[in-house]
Amino acid sequence: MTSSRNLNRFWEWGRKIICVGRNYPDHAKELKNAVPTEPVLFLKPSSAYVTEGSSIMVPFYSHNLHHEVELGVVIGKGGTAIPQNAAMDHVAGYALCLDMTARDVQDECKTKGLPWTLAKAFNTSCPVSEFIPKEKIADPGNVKIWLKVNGQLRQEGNTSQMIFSIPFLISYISEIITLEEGDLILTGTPKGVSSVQEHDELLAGIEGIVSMKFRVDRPQ
Ligand SMILES: O=C(O)/C=C/C(=O)CC(=O)C(=O)O
Ligand SMILES: [Mg+2]
Repeated sequence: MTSSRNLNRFWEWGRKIICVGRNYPDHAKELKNAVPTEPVLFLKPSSAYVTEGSSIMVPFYSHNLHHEVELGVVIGKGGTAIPQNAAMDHVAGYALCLDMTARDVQDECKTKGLPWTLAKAFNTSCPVSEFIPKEKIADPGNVKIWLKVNGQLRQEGNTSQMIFSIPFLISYISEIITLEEGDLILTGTPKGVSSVQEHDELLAGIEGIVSMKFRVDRPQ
């Protein structure tokens, strides 16, 4: 059966955003976390999406909002317990994503043993680029992602540094959470995360493929 909805606007589907944390050893180390032996997972709601032309809003309860640039994988065919060797058949394409994180709130949640929802799942916490069809990225396990704040390079990494590969993540996640068409998987961030302020301009890209620009604002 063909879908009536357009995957080019996957953010309008209201599907799950599944995030992988600590998937780059250099980022795990910069936040003084152990390098994981199993994927660390958390979720964002679809209300977290924001696309170019709209601003990233600093949550009113945070004073330390961080950028995390990440490669996003857009699911084209759903499934449960997808074997690794079939995982890439379930990918429709990609998007460059930011996992905006209220780091002060996350630190507090970690200290208190509470979930990261307030730190990771607030409105506008998931800026995304245009949809990138699968054929445009020959090897998603070897692309350079980068992010600048006000013209200054803050993050630069290669997806080859990921601890858990995209096929492994699709297989691992789908055993626990059934994947559906239109879902997005954020695959983790490389080192260099840092604070952003109201009026900052964030420019991020996948080398040779896409770039996107967002402004940071604070609710009045
Ligand atoms: O454990 C921490 O202090 C922070 C972890 C994250 O925010 C994980 C990510 O979202 C990531 O690595 O991309
Ligand atoms: Mg992240």
